Amino acid sequence: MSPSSPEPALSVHGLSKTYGERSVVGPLDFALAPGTVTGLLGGNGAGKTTTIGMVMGLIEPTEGSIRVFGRDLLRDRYAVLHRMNFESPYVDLPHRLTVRQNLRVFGMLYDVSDIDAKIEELSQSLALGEFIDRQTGRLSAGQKTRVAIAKALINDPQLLLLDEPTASLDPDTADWVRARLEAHRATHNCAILLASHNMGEVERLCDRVLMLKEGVVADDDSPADLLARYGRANLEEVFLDVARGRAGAAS
Ligand SMILES: Nc1ncnc2c1ncn2[C@@H]1O[C@H](COP(=O)(O)OP(=O)(O)OP(=O)(O)O)[C@@H](O)[C@H]1O
Repeated sequence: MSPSSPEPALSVHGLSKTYGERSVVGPLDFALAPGTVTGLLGGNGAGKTTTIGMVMGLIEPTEGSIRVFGRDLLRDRYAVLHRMNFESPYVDLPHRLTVRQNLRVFGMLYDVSDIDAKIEELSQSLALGEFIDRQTGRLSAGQKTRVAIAKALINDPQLLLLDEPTASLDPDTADWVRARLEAHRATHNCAILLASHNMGEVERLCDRVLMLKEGVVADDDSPADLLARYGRANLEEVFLDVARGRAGAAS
């Protein structure tokens, strides 16, 4: 990294996960610049959730290092946890608490200064008002997703990890949730790592795409350069080329 380039929001080196004899991720090496959105693409089982799980601290890496704003996440996590957050369909919020109570708990965990004002702001921007005092376990899948995104934004993170954030949303809701994420990126110079199967979403949001295949990066470029290099009209076709082993030109 040159002296003038900003410190990466996230960098991973030699990151890998092995279950028994089977390597499912890595070794991975990549860095995310502040304020950029990077798509993590790959077929079922390619290693997206495992990668995000390791960065979130939910899955212990077999080898490698993870640095967030220059701090070693595995050794020094409390120095940076307040600057990051995540949304994942695999992590449920307590069912018996209301949405407001859940957001309050997370607001306290992250030491948010004016929790009520923050919850009100998130309630407005993610349209939670209708069910904010309902038990979280009684929400529909799409409502739960909006609550999970509110939880992910509660501490104004500068690094956000999103695992298929719009998978259970209808097209209209998905569209304004994407706009909300774009606004968050712009106002907080937030780096986002986004695992998604929605190629339209990736084309719209991402500056860069990491294509994972069998746990390793098979390609890494901007959406525009991937389209040009593979000679394709959309990312879905590029995805199929990578998945089926048709290499992009000039890679
Ligand atoms: N606890 C585990 N023990 C053994 N293998 C696992 C475990 N967790 C995940 N795997 C395997 O690791 C591989 C990567 O899984 P992962 O969930 O990261 O893929 P993914 O890219 O997120 O897939 P999808 O798009 O289907 O969500 C898969 O082959 C999966 O079966």
